[in-house]
Amino acid sequence: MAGGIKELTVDLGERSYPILIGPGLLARVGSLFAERGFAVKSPILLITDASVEDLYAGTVEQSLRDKGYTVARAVVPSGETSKSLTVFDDMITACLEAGLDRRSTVIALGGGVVGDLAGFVAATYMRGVRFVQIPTTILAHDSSVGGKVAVNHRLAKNIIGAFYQPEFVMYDLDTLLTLPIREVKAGLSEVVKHGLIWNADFVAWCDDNVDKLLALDPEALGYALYEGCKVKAIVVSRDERENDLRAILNLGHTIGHALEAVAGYGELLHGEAIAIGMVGSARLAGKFGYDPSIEAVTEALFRKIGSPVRIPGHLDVDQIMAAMQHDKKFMEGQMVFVVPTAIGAVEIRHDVPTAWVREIVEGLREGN
Ligand SMILES: NC(=O)c1ccc[n+]([C@@H]2O[C@H](COP(=O)([O-])OP(=O)(O)OC[C@H]3O[C@@H](n4cnc5c(N)ncnc54)[C@H](O)[C@@H]3O)[C@@H](O)[C@H]2O)c1
Ligand SMILES: O=C(O)C(=O)C[C@@H](O)[C@H](O)[C@H](O)COP(=O)(O)O
Ligand SMILES: [Zn+2]
Repeated sequence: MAGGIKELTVDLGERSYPILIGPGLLARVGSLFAERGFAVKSPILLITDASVEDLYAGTVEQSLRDKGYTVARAVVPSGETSKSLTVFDDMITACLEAGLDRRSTVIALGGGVVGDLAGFVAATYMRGVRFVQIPTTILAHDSSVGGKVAVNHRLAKNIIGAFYQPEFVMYDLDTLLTLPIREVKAGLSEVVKHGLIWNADFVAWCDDNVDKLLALDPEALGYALYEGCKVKAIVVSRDERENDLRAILNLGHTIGHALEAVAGYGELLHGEAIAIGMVGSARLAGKFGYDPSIEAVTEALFRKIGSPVRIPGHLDVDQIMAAMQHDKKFMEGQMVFVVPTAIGAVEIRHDVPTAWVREIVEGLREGN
């Protein structure tokens, strides 16, 4: 594609799909639908949230209508609490009211919350309709790629879900310019994660370019998101359903997801929780005898970004330990952790002593 648009592919045979990254894409959604043969006679449901609606829903809908499509809009409250069965039910009602049929498409326009929710709607409505991701947060470079879709349960993150791939991902970098700074910082956690698991040079680049990234410098942001999506696309292409390799994308999430659930969804942003979790995993690396500088480098980078690196002191350690038992990697009574072995490399450990994890959680609590 022309116009400074970069393209990556998630290689899944017949279900392969492109990730388009660049400026000015929202206004091209309709053309892309037409080029890709999306049915004109079947209505589309655009799912978005209250903040994104005002900013970007109109452009996307107009672009689709210009090509003859019928689009209905469903708006959910902004934030993590919308990843619930209640809101899911509202979205199924919206599908029915808009008259979606088996050739219809659900579009997710927003961050990871909207993407995960809308994807689960697309996966389940009539046992599956077409699905397109239009991410609008930095964090959503991760969530829009790879087909993990889900809603939360009070006790566990993402515990009700499916693997359901989109047909394309259209990442309009212009939309990121309206992000609040807290969301920018939180989104950078997953960017850094992709470096920490795969590419030491990219971690060094992130470290050198924190100021530019925080200032939403278009060139730096475009590069960082392309590199992040590239790692994600490679990993998902090799192991779509997390039989082995894909678990590395979960670096920092064993602790992070537990913190989100225990704090109450939305208190700690996902990116904030996993920044803390990644510091915890780096500390675990030290326990296994890997270079202690892994923890220092990881923590220093998150501090430079301005992400939290300590567990809020009011969270209860027993509750955090209990919540970790609902992690999807937990198996046969054993916690499973993604552990860095160096900057840019990780291994999956099934032999982590619970006592070590408790010690790390206690040690990372504010005030300790
Ligand atoms: N499926 C996956 O593989 C995957 C990967 C990573 C994270 N996730 C999930 O993603 C979720 C977090 O996603 P998120 O951080 O994008 O949160 P989010 O979707 O809640 O978006 C963050 C906030 O920014 C606002 N917003 C979104 N785009 C905006 C824009 N362009 N301008 C101004 N405001 C904007 C939203 O209204 C919201 O308040 C979590 O639920 C997490 O579990 C899923
Ligand atoms: O795509 C993956 O695989 C990931 O683990 C990416 C994570 O960043 C993301 O938060 C994912 O939703 C977590 O998956 P879960 O299986 O632990 O719920
Ligand atoms: Zn994540």
